Amino acid sequence: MASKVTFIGAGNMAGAIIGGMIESGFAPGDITATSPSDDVLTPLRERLGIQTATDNAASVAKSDVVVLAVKPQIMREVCEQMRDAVQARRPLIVSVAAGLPAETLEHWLGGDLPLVRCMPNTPALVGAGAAGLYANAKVDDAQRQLATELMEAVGLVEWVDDEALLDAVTAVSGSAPAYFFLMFEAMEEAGAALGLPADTARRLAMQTALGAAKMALASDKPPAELKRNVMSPGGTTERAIQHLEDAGLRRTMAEAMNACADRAGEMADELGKR
Ligand SMILES: NC(=O)C1=CN([C@@H]2O[C@H](COP(=O)(O)OP(=O)(O)OC[C@H]3O[C@@H](n4cnc5c(N)ncnc54)[C@H](O)[C@@H]3O)[C@@H](O)[C@H]2O)C=CC1
Ligand SMILES: O=C(O)[C@@H]1CCC=N1
Repeated sequence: MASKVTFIGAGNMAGAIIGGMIESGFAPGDITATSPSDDVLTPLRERLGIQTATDNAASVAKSDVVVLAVKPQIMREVCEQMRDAVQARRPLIVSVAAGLPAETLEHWLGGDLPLVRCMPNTPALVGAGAAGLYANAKVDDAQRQLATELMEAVGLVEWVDDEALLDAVTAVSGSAPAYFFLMFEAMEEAGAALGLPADTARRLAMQTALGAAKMALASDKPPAELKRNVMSPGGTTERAIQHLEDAGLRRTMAEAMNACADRAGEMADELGKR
């Protein structure tokens, strides 16, 4: 029998994973999403054909996998309210929340549970997600495989053995779609300032990012070599790259990603106290 998966929270991240799961062949009838508000649930139910519910505990009671997909700030309250249902059913718990440690979540849910912490990203919606996963010691091989299948349905999966590395995953991929969206905004603005219609600049920039990522993934050459191949000596790219290097792009990226990982650690301190 197929695993029944319940998403606690039906927002951006849950919607992206559910959309990708259905796209890749998961049966909508095996998926439930919960939220206190029917306003959020109705479009998901109508668009994707999944089950929806406003009662978290009742949904947990019928689930093999429970994906925690609410904001970290309300996670404690949500977990404590469904603790009895979780302890009665003992499903595999998968948390996608940034920052919150596995041990804290397990404690809020009553303890002694198999729990996978996952740091996904929203391109899961189009099957091009990237997720880092960490399993606590109570997760068995079959549950690890189940978590892999769930997240591979929507993109790349990388397991880490050290939970602290999930903060690095957050910096490299969880938050990173936003870095590229910022880059698209900047390229569109600069392209328009150079005289292109803004929507033309936007399409050209996005297609170029897609092409560069596809090309780099398909190539055995490192990005530095692919970059050099675009840079004709004395040409246009060399001038642009020199400008980005002189402006400190590498340092800025490192600082931004450190800030991101630090914030994940801070959230664990702020919200993860038991
Ligand atoms: N948005 C992103 O790019 C990523 C988000 N995450 C994590 O995903 C989690 C959710 O983030 P988003 O989807 O962006 O937030 P969101 O605000 O879009 O969604 C949260 C959902 O929780 C629902 N909710 C509120 N109270 C609830 C309750 N008591 N029971 C059930 N549902 C309830 C809300 O109705 C909303 O649908 C967070 O923990 C975040 O750290 C992780 C990776 C990427
Ligand atoms: O910004 C956040 O806190 C969440 C986690 C990773 C992406 N969005």
